[in-house]
Amino acid sequence: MDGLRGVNIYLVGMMGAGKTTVGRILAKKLKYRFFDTDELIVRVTNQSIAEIFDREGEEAFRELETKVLGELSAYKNSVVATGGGIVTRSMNWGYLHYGVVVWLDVPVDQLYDRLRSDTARPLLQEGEIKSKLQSLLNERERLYTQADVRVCAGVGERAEAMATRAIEEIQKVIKPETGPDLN
Ligand SMILES: Nc1ncnc2c1ncn2[C@@H]1O[C@H](COP(=O)(O)OP(=O)(O)OP(=O)(O)O)[C@@H](O)[C@H]1O
Ligand SMILES: O=C(O)C1=C[C@@H](O)[C@@H](O)[C@H](O)C1
Ligand SMILES: [Mg+2]
Repeated sequence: MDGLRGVNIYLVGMMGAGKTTVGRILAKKLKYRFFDTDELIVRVTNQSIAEIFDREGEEAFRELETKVLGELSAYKNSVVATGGGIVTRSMNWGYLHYGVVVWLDVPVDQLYDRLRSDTARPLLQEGEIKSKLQSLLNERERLYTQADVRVCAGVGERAEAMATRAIEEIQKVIKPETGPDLN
């Protein structure tokens, strides 16, 4: 993976976009390590994300998220699935842009189908889920567009296919002379 010069691949996008699911597959395909900022936060705090939001508030969660992201920037050859809100802190972009940032862009209707019965995501527990997703997307879309690569989900497109397309799109933004041998 010389072309990527060992940098990490960061997956960003809305809750339910498939960052964790596609990220695992992508890491396997590239023979990269896989990390998930949400999972690492749960592991280091020994609390669920809902508990952290509940007991310490969203800002405390965001602090942890920045800390974990900073620590991951010391790693190489890793796929990192981030939390949906990681793009909202400008200092996080300093870390994200060490690597290649991939936006999994999934329509709200599909996100809603996946998350309609979700109980683990604190930001979706108040109000109507679909309008909450839409208003979060309205707030964040211009931030997600700062990604290096955008992978728009097709209708019913499986995670495996999205991972394959992510690799194709990453190849396009890597200079040919330094491009990774992804085949
Ligand atoms: N391409 C896909 N097609 C159908 N279902 C999917 C797809 N990708 C992910 N899912 C399902 O959608 C749900 C959310 O996926 P996942 O947890 O990977 O999203 P996420 O982007 O990591 O969300 P979060 O930001 O909350 O961590 C899971 O149940 C997962 O199995
Ligand atoms: O979109 C968000 O702000 C979040 C997404 C999840 O990945 C978690 O990081 C948490 O539930 C917050
Ligand atoms: Mg996730």
